[in-house]
Amino acid sequence: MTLRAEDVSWAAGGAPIVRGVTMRLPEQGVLGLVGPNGSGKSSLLRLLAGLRRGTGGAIYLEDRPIESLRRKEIARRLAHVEQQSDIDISLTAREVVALGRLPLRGAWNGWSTRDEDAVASALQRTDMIDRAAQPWSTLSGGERQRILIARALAQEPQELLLDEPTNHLDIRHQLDLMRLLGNLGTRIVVALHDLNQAAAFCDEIAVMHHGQLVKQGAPEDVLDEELIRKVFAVEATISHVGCGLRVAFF
Ligand SMILES: Nc1ncnc2c1ncn2[C@@H]1O[C@H](COP(=O)(O)OP(=O)(O)OP(=O)(O)O)[C@@H](O)[C@H]1O
Repeated sequence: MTLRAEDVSWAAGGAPIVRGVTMRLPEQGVLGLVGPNGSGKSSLLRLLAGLRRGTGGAIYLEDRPIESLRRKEIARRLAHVEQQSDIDISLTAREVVALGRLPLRGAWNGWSTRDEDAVASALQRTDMIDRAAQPWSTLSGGERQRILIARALAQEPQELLLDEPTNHLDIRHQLDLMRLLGNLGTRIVVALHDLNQAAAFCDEIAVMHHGQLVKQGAPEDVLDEELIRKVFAVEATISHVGCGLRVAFF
């Protein structure tokens, strides 16, 4: 078992935000975290990334409580791409991606061919190689998003946590990204709003509602009309298309 949440809770200003979540990541593949606005997806991702200390329960990375690990130890294993980034520096796109290599380098090690290759590959896979020399501050919202994903890929993590990574992306780059995630061979947790994308690209789906994890499993076992009505307060019909699911809302 690698990264897992055991009965983890987190409260802010006396209000419970994440409530008793026990979650395991699939051994390999993509776990889609879905739920309405404010259901606790980002908060849970921050807990899983060790950025927040829970008010109850624990997060374990390789059976060690994440709070007992140093930041660099966590970063050697796990990358986290948040919804917003406050990078406000005069770096190029490529230099931002290269920051992903920092946790992997010893104090006395210089920049290596391996670092160079990892950065180039990350830029390639996010379709950002042509923008590598452009200043970060001049990139569009979608390009910045892809650079942050590239920085996480350059980190070569075993666990990758992504908070609504498709947010600013056009449809082609959304689909490219979801396919890329499926092919990485890394354990991934990705918060998504699009239930059809979650059903099409995720090996498992976990549904958050009012801070609780209400269901986790294969998309066809999790998504049904009753759950969608209860959690998202909308009417939907589910049809089976080929070997996948399609959710239509009305
Ligand atoms: N530091 C904080 N202090 C007070 N309330 C907070 C704090 N962080 C989050 N919350 C509240 O906790 C709830 C869950 O927030 P969170 O960002 O985890 O939800 P989410 O499921 O990711 O939502 P969205 O889909 O809108 O991104 C929200 O109601 C939010 O306002």
